[in-house]
Amino acid sequence: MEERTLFSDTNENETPFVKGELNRMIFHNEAEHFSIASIHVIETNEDFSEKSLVIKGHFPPLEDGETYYFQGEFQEHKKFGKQYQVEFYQRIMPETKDGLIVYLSSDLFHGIGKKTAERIVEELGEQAISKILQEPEVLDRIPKLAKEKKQQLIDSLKEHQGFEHVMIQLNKYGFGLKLSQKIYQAFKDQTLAIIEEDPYQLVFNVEGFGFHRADEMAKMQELPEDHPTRIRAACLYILQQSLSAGHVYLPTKDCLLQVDALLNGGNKQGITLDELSKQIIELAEERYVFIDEDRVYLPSLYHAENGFCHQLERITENEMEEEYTQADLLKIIGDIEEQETMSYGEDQFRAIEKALHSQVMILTGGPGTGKTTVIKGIIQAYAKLNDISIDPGDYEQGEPFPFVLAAPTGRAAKRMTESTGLPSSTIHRLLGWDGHQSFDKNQNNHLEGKVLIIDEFSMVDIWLANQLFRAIPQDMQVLIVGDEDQLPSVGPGQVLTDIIKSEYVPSVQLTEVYRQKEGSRIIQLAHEIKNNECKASSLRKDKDFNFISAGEQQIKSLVTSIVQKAIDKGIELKEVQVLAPMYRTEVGIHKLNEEIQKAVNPKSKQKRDLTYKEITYRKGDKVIQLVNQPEDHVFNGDIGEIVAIFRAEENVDQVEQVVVEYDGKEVVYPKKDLNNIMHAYCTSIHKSQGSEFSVVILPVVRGFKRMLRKNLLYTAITRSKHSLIICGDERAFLEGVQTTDTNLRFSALAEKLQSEAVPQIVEDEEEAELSPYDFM
Ligand SMILES: Nc1ncnc2c1ncn2[C@@H]1O[C@H](COP(=O)(O)OP(=O)(O)OP(=O)(O)O)[C@@H](O)[C@H]1O
Repeated sequence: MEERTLFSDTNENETPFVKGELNRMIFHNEAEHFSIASIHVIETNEDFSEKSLVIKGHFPPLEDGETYYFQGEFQEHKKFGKQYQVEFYQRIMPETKDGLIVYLSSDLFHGIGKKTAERIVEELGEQAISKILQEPEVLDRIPKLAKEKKQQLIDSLKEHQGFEHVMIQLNKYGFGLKLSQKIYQAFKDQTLAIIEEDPYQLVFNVEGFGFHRADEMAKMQELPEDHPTRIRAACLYILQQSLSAGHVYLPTKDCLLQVDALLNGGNKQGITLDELSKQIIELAEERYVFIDEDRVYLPSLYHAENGFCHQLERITENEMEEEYTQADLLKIIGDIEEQETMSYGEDQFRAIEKALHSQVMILTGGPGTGKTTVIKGIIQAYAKLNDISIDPGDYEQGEPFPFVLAAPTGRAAKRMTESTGLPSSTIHRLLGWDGHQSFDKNQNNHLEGKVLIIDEFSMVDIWLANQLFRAIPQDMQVLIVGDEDQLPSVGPGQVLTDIIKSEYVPSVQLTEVYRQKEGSRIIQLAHEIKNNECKASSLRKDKDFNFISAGEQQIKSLVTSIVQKAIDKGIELKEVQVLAPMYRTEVGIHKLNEEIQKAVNPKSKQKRDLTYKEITYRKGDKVIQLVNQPEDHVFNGDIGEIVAIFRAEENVDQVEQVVVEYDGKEVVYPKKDLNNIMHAYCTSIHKSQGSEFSVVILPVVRGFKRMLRKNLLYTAITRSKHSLIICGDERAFLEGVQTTDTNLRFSALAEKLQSEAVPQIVEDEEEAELSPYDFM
């Protein structure tokens, strides 16, 4: 469908139209160029008086804060009601003055809110930017503009000089401010020339720029369909897409066939496979991809996989100094058992012994098998054998503490601290991540300490594994702890499974369940699922477990009433967690959040609220952070509570704000950043990885069927410490736990570790190819 830019002189009143702004994208299929979105209706001459409208049709993802004009017709959808089928769409170009206000109040100009931007444009007019640059004193005429803000504004305007011109041109192609900024950052003053000559460069150089968009631009430019950069961009795009399925590479043949399908779409007369292969090879020669045997990699993943193999080899090559005698070991472990008044199981003893003798070891096991007990045993035994203290207080400032504990998420790190009594941190913090591409700890600046223990390793993807291992000094012993039956990492790879499979380092699996002895049905159920032994009788009621059969229509009220009951019993809201596998069904995460909020934190005169994109945030709401925000020390998956809401006139930034408290630290979100959080009464099972809660409530209905897999349900139920309530359809649950995830991930790690020659890396090259990695 054609997109044109609309200037404000368009005569819109003749034909029926709807003008609106994005509430949220509901669906977008890049290949089909098909979207469904919910919009906030600003104006329409159709017979429609509601504020929100669901539109669908062939248009690109709509951008936040931009206004669009649509023509089409209303349709009645059987299930979802009234919808607008879009036939034609346009982005409305702001008038110059409005555009200038949007530009000045954008993220480029720190501390300039909308009101200040309006004042500047009101006072200085459309030529405001050139006036300020020529004579900065004109800013003295703007009321309420602090001196340091003035200087900041002048500096930023100088820095971004030229961008406003590019931005207005890019608007022609329908790009919003954010995307324009990204494009401009990649090409600077070459931006417009590059876009006109070869729009496919955007796929190569602008993160997240899809192939289809570039293709549409190329059509406008009338570039031929077999243009070499079109083929190369298609290949890169296919590889980038494969990341979301967790692949580290694609087999060459798969890659070729997918590129063929994308470009030729079944047309046998299209570009030949020979031509496609030739371009992929050229892409490899230019190092935009790497071909290794019959695999095609994106550079960052090729270097991460090879780098990790190399680092693991480097560390395991170390000749360990300490060799403890069997007699010493027996005595010391005996002392610990006496001190703790317990005796280790056979596997546990073997795990402690092996860990002490191994440079790198893997410890696996389901819940309650004693992983934490063994970790504590290893720490105590190491300390006794080497005559060192495990009290951090005994170490001078600057003297490294020998035990370094880390986990992929903040909550998992916190749990490690609670169970061991020792300091622990997230892997990112341990490595001194700067929030962008660099890590303070790396191959040139190693971690300090003697023993590194990393828990929840199943969550670590190949990028992070490589970053972590390059920072480990050769004489540091490493204990990798995890449960391979849980969901794999969100990012690419299956590092834990692959290392175990390769047998490159020793691993000990704990199988005996100890907590079961305390009568936990949750733990038994977990092990029955793990061993494929879960049956209807496994779901019988017990003191910490209940399966409540319910139809799909009852789920929302049932789940809500269980949450309410738990709270009434005095359990803290943050310890009661509803987990669901899908966001957008009638009983999905969004709907459950709405319903639970109504019950546990309802509208009230005493509590302020703020609505953003159809969602009402209220003081007292439980919320979850959705992205990493290292500058505020808050990370993807952190759960907090809204403690205040400020109106625009109440703060210096002059924007509405929501303040969320995460474990004692407060983070302020201006309204436009509320995309970074969502309600957390119910969260996805994926987001709950690495966390535990007192009470877990898990709705399982037929409608979730395509998501219900053994590893997903296993991950969900093992999040609960004291009570697990599953509600819904028993058959759906039992079928789910019997369904193994068949979505194999392409990863060559195990094979590379098993091969004679572990890949070598060129350090400089690796440095140059680090991924712009946002850790999802
Ligand atoms: N050898 C043992 N003898 C008696 N009790 C044990 C033994 N090993 C572990 N336990 C007990 O079993 C329970 C579970 O152990 P632990 O917390 O170490 O397991 P875990 O694998 O870390 O479990 P999770 O992953 O669920 O936290 C604890 O209460 C622990 O004290």
